[in-house]
Amino acid sequence: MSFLTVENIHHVYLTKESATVALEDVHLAVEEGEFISFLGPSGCGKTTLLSIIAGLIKPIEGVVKIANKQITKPDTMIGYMLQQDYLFPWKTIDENVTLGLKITGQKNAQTTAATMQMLQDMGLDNVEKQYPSQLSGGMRQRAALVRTLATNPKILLLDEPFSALDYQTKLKLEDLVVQTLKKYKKTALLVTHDIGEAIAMSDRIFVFSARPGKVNRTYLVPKEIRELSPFQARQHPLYNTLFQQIWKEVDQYETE
Ligand SMILES: Nc1ncnc2c1ncn2[C@@H]1O[C@H](COP(=O)(O)OP(=O)(O)OP(=O)(O)O)[C@@H](O)[C@H]1O
Repeated sequence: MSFLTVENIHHVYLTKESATVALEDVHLAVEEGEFISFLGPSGCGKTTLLSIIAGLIKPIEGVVKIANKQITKPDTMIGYMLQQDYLFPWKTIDENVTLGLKITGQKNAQTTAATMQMLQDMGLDNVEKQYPSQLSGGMRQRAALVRTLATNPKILLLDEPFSALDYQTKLKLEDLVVQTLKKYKKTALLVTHDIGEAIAMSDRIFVFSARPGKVNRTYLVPKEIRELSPFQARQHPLYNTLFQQIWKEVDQYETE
């Protein structure tokens, strides 16, 4: 049995005026410790699927299981990180990153020390008493990552967490995220529009067809690329070959 299984997911958004079929017959399986990216045309249902896996949306049909447990509501096994950092502006960085521990009743000397160690690993120990407005966008996203990891989730759901950052900050953060998730042996699902980012960070890439979305094709990122950091991966010749293949496929859906 895989660590995460998504079986036969169908989802329709109903409004007074319309019914939008967002996902149809989605199946996937992810192993523990894998880094998976979701790529696909705008509106194909990637965020909807992530929200269903997070237990935030109940699908019309289908089942999500993580570590053999059916997900029907948010669960401490799952960490969610979005494009916006959602740090509380009136709390300092150390208060922000330990907030989840407090809310879930896990805050003690040991978990606080582990979280402070993560802040240090991310180069944020010198700003722990500062407020989010005093930090750059990249620093705020690093703090959001620490906050997400602090409660020790088994799986991280990352919805375009780098898309608002400038190119250089984004590449540095990609490296840091991959290193950190490997260190803590986390499973991760990343929604992105950036094919390069998906290749450079992932073990496998699921490409979705246009709405109603379903996983149309899975690409295994070659070992030669996976052994490199996301920054170095972009220099490898196999990176370009895979980029061209995926580009053609995604482009075909974008223009349909
Ligand atoms: N709350 C909602 N009510 C009605 N329709 C919705 C709602 N949320 C999403 N949709 C529709 O469902 C479809 C899938 O949306 P979703 O945001 O999951 O796609 P996406 O692949 O993540 O898009 P993008 O890449 O542009 O972020 C879209 O057509 C969207 O307009």
